[in-house]
Amino acid sequence: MNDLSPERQERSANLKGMGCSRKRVEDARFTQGKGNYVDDIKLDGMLHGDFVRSPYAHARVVSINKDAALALPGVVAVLTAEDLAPLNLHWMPTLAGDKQMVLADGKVLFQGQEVAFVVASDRYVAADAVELVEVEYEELPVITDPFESLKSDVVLREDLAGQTEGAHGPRKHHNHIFTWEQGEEAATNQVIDNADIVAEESMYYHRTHPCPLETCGSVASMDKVNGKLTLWGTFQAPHVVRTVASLLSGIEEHNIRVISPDIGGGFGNKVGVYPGYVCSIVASIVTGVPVKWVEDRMENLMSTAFARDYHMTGKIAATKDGKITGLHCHVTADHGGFDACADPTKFPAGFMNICTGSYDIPTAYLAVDGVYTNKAPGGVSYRCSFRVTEAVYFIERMIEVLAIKLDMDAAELRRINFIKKEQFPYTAALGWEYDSGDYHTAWDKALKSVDYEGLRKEQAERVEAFKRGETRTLMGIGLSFFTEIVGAGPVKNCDILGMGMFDSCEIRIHPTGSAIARLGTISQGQGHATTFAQILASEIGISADSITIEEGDTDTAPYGLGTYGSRSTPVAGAATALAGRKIRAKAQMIAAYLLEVHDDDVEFDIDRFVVKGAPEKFKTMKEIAYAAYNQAIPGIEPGLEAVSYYDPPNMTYPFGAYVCVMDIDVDTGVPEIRRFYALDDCGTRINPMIIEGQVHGGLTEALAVALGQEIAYDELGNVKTGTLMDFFLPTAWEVPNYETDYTVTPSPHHPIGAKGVGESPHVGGVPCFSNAIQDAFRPFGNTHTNMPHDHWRIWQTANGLGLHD
Ligand code: PCD
Ligand SMILES: [Cu+]
Repeated sequence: MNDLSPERQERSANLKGMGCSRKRVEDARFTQGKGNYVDDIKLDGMLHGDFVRSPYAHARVVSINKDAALALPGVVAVLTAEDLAPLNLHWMPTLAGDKQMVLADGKVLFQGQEVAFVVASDRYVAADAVELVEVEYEELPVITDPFESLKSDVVLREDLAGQTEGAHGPRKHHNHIFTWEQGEEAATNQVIDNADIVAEESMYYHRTHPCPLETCGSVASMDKVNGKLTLWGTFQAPHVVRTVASLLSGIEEHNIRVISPDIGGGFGNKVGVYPGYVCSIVASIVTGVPVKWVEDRMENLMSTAFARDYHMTGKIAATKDGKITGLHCHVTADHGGFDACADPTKFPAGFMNICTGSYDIPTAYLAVDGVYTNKAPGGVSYRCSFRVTEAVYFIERMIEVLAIKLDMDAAELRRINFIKKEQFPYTAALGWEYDSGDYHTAWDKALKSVDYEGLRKEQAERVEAFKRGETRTLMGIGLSFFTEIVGAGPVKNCDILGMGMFDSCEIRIHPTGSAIARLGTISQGQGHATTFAQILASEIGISADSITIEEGDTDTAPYGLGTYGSRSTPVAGAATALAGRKIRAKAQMIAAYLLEVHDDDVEFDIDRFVVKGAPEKFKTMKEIAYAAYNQAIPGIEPGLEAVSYYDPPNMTYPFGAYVCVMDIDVDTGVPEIRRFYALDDCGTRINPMIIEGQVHGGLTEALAVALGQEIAYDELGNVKTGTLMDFFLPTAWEVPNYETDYTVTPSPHHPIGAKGVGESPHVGGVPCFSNAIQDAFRPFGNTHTNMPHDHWRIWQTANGLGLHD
C-alpha cells in the first residue's frame, strides 16, 4: 500500500497535512482587522491604568504626593508601594529566583522603573494624572557597566545587603548575582597552555530589544460576586501566569481565568511577568471594576525584557592544521536592576553552554557571572530566550578569529571541525546530547549554491582593485553554521518556577467528523492554528480545514508551559501527534467492529481504516467519528477524545548554514547586502511556507541587531534609544531578497521527527551578518569589531585601518 495511486494522492492532498504549504488560516482575520488583541477588549465600566515612571536610573524615592493627581476629575486611585505592601504585592518573584519591585519601594534602580500606578476613567486622563503625581527623588550614583559594578562600593540591591547566597549559589560581591560554571576548567586551561595555536578575543553582544508590533498589556476583571478573576494579557505562557497569579494573590487557581487573546508578536518580550499585570489585578480588586493597562512604545522599549548584554571573552586552541582542541569562555552578563531572566531554573545563563557550537571540541569550560546594574531587567527575549544566540555568535566569531590566526579559509576550518554525521547522538564537552545532524551535507550544499570559490576569487580581485585605487568598495563574505537547542525541555532538568516544562494537547472529534484541538502553547504570529491542524490531519485522517486549533484560555486548554524557545513544535507538536495517535487507536477498534473483523485486520490508510488485503472494505474517519457517538459498541466508551501530556526525552537540535555577501562603501560605511542564502534543517517540515516566513522574519531581526539596533545608555543611565526615532527597525528598504534552502535530518526522538525553527534564523543570522562586515576588512588586518555595525562604526573601522588615508 505504499504506492500513491492518483486516487490516494488526491485523498492525501485533501487532508492538507504535514509537508503542505497550507495558507495560514489566521490571516483572513488579521488582514481584515478582525484580530482580537488585548487593547480590543472593552468591558463595561472599565478603568485605565498608567504608570508614573522614574526619570532617574538610580535614586532614592523621598516622597510621593498624590493630591494633585487625585484631584483631577476622572482619577479613581493612585497606587504606590505603600498601598501594595499590606497585600504583600509591592514585590514579586521573578522567573529567575530573584524578586522585583512592583512599584518603587524606597528607591529606583533603572530609568523607566514603575513608581506609581494611576487609575482613571480613561487612558488620557490617566496619562494627565501621571504628570500631576509629585515624586521627590534623591539621586544616587549610577552604574551602567557590569565590570565597574563588581568593583563599586555602591550597593544597588539594598534589599539583598549581607546576603552571600543567591538563587544560584554564592555571591562574590554585593552587586554580583551568580557564577555559573560548566565543563572542565583545569583540563581546558591545560589544553590551551599546550596548544600549537591559541586565538583570543573579547566581544560584546550589545543590549537589544525585540520591539514587537503590539506592546505589553493586560485587562483584569475581578468579579467580587462569584470571586472570579479574569485576566486577559499579552502572555506567552498563560498557564504559568495563572499559577503565579494564584500564588501571589491567594485566589484559588480555579477562580482565575487567564486568557491570551491574539498577540501581535511576542519574541520573548512577553514571557516575563511585569508590574503592569500585577497593578491591573490589584486595581481591579480595589475598585471592583475591570482595569486595563497597555504600555506605549517608549515604555515597552525602556522597561520590558531586553535581550543579550553579554560581555564574552574566549580562547580557542587548535593544532597547526586547524583541528580545535579546546575552548574557554567567560561571560560577564549584565542583568540590570533585577534578575528577571526567564531561563529554566537550573540554567541561570540559559543554554549558553551550547557555545561549543557545531564543532567536535573535546575540552571546554564556560563561566558566566551575572551582575546587577542600573538598567532594566529581563534579558530573556528575542529569538532565543535561552542565550543560544549569544553562544552561537561567540563560537562563530571565535572560528573566524581562529581562521585569521591560522591564515586559513574559514569555511574549510569549519568543515574540518564539524561533528560528523556518524557521531550523532553526540555528547558535547559542555554536556548537551545533540540528537541528530548532518552538517557536512548542509555546508557543502550551501557553499555550492552560492559558488563560494567564485565569491572568494571575486573578493580577492576586489581587494587588488581597491589597492590600485579603482574602487572604494570592499566585499565581505559572511559565513555561519549554527546548532540550536530548542524544545525545553525534559521535565527532569527543565522547569520554570518549579513547573516542569512539558506540554499538552487535547482533541475532541465531533460526531460529523470535524474536530477541535486545544494546546498548552500560544501563538503570537507563528501560525499554530494552521500548522498544528496539519499535524493532526496527517495523524487522524481528518482534513486540516475541519480542525479548529485553540490556545491561550486556561479555562479550556490543557496546562502547558507556553510558547518561547521554539518549544511549541518540539513539545506541544509532539503532544499533538501522540494525542492524534490515541484517537487513531480508538478509531481502529471502532472500525474493526463496524467492519466485523479483528482489530489487527484493519490498517490506517490516509483518511480511513481498510481491511487488510481488501481495500474496497473500509470505514472513513468521518464514518468512524459518527459511529463513536451514535452506536453502542461493546467494550468501547462513546465519544472520540484524547489528551496527551508530553515530556520530551531530549531537546531538539536544528541547525543551518548561512552565507551573506556584502559590498561595503569604505567612505560612507554603508553596507549593501548583495545576497543572503539560508539553509535550515529543522527535521521534518510541517508547513514549508510558514517555515520560510519564520526564516524571513528571523533574518530580518538578525539584520536589525547586527547592523544597528541597540538599547544604549548614557553614563547617567538614560536610555538613548527609547523611541523609534533612535531605535533601528528595518523596513522593506533595508531588507535584502533572502534565498532559502533546506535539508531534512529528522529528530530521532520526536514522534514526527520535527525540530523547532522559529529562533534559528536569528541565532544563525546575527553572526552571519556580523561576519560579513568583519570579513570585508580581514585583508587589511581586522580581527574583530563589536556590533551593532551601523554606518558610523563601519566607517570608523575603515578609518582605524587607515583606509581613508
Ligand atoms: N519543523 C517545523 C518546525 C516549525 N514549524 C512551524 O513554524 C512555526 C514556529 O515553530 P517553532 O520553531 O516550534 O516555534 P514556536 O514555539 O511556535 O514559536 C516560538 C518562536 O517563534 C518565533 N517566531 C515568531 N513569529 C511571529 N510571527 N511572531 C513571533 O512573536 C515570533 N516569535 C519568535 C520566537 S522569539 Mo522567543 O519567545 O525569544 O524564546 S521563541 C520564538 C510554527 O508555526 C510551527 O508549526 C514547521 O512548520 N515545521
Ligand atoms: Cu532559545
